[in-house]
Amino acid sequence: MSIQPQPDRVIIFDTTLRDGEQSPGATLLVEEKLAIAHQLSLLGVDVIEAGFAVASPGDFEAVKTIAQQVGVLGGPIICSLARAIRQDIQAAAEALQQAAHPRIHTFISTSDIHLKYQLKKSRSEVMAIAQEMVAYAKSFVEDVEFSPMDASRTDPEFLYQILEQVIAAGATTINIPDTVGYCTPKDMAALIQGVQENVPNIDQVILSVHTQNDLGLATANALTAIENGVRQVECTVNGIGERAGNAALEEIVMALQVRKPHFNPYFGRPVDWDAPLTKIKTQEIYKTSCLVSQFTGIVVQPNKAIVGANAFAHESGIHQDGILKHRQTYEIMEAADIGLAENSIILGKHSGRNALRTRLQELGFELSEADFNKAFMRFKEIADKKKEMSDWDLEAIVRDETQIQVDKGFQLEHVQVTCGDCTCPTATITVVTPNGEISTDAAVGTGPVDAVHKAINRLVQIPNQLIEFSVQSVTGGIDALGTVTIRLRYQERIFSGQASDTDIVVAAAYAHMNALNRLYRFLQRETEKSQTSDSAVVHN
Ligand SMILES: CC(=O)SCCNC(=O)CCNC(=O)[C@H](O)C(C)(C)COP(=O)(O)OP(=O)(O)OC[C@H]1O[C@@H](n2cnc3c(N)ncnc32)[C@H](O)[C@@H]1OP(=O)(O)O
Ligand SMILES: CC(C)C(=O)C(=O)O
Ligand SMILES: [Mg+2]
Repeated sequence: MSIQPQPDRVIIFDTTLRDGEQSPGATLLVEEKLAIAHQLSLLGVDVIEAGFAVASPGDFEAVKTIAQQVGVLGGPIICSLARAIRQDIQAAAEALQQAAHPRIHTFISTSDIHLKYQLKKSRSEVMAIAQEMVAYAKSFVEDVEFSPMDASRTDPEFLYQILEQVIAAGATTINIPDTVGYCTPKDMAALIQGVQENVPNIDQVILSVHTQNDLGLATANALTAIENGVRQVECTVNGIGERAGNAALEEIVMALQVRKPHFNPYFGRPVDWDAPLTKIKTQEIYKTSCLVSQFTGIVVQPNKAIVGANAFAHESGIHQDGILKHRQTYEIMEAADIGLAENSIILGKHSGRNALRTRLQELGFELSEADFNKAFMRFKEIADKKKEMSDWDLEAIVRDETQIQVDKGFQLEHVQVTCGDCTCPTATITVVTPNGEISTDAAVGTGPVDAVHKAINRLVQIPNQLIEFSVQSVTGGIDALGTVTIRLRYQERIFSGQASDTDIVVAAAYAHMNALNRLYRFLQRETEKSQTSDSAVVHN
């Protein structure tokens, strides 16, 4: 893939595997980097900065493997970082050898503070090194990116001079890093305009920015740079990266999508032009975010824009009421746009009647006005003391406050599992059926959780498909409590169940039972409904 200067869209340069991996504690294994690179390719990023080949044998291996397996013809550009040092550039070139579209990204500091204290070199020395090393990188690959590190604190005149020289030496992308996250959006606009107006050959290259998040301005700065003509942004999934991280890929991409009419004119397009501004398949965003979080161990904060657990969750009654009447009243994008199944209405002390009534209806409870009022009052009393009201809390309220009978369903009596490296995982389960009969059965599975699910399904005999199984540690330490969430599909409907235990296999069994009971009650109600309508037909 070759990118012509100044495309009419934004090139997404993903540096999750390089700058993102520089997040303290985020070190990734080669196989993990490869899995993320495959997912980044599916996501549709233009460039994957796969690592810093000279940094360690593992990073060299990761760049090499990604170059071979992900850097295929028509796939993303695979890039390695390299200091402006021959040995780094040689390592990068060697690791990238098998990439169909290789890029060497070389950099050197240009700010006086870095020159004086870190590099201990004069401006003219740095200028000569930069030119020489860009030309050296060019002897290996056509696609060479150059970054003047700490550009935002560099004397602008020196910055213009060095950029002109490295472009003449063969750089194809010029990346302007705000290395210490010092810029405000206004500074960023001035920096980019200065480069465009004062570097005579700047139109021969793609102009890029790399924004760090030390003041929480990384995304704002990247978007401002785009408004000022930059056509490549360097970013990471979940915004991870050195110190406070980098601009978050998902934030930039969704801002460009949701506010397309705002950004279109900066690309010379009419406001209502519909073609996307990036090549990203936004439906892959959530999956990519989860994968990166899982492998790096960096948990996404719940209120993180786009991918946080609360990004599509509504907790207050007024917002919930609006969402239930017309989604766009309180949502500027759809959960499905980023690959999430649906938004969520969280029932808690801030919820109102509309949200409670809707959830009760979803659970199959049609209450009279008087019963509903009693249930609502009880709901508010309990919600004052609890963070979130579960469906089981709601069922208990309906049971206690109204005359409606809530069938208890199946109850789990015993769970026994044998597993190990020489044993076939086997689960023996005992349940009490809704008729009060005690039944026991056993099943083998690919693992203990699979065996438990198979044994429960043999006993309950309701066809279903397990579509999600997730475990979350609720408390820390060796005696941590794990919460298991299970989602089952029955025809077009999804039923979820959750349970916590210090033993996650036991938690899985209870979660599965809870989900199955919801499915069971749903089927009961469907049967009752069809019996009622049948008898209505007979009477008529
Ligand atoms: C803003 C950024 O994100 S830049 C990228 C930062 N990422 C990393 O540093 C991760 C990978 N780094 C590493 O594994 C190591 O630092 C290595 C392998 C690159 C270098 O290790 P070492 O040779 O032991 O050097 P060390 O890290 O102690 O110091 C860096 C050296 O590189 C020099 N240097 C720093 N940047 C550059 C550059 N862009 N071009 C040339 N030299 C540079 C420094 O002046 C210092 O040189 P000195 O030892 O002569 O004083
Ligand atoms: C290597 C460069 C682009 C970098 O990560 C930075 O300046 O933050
Ligand atoms: Mg950086």
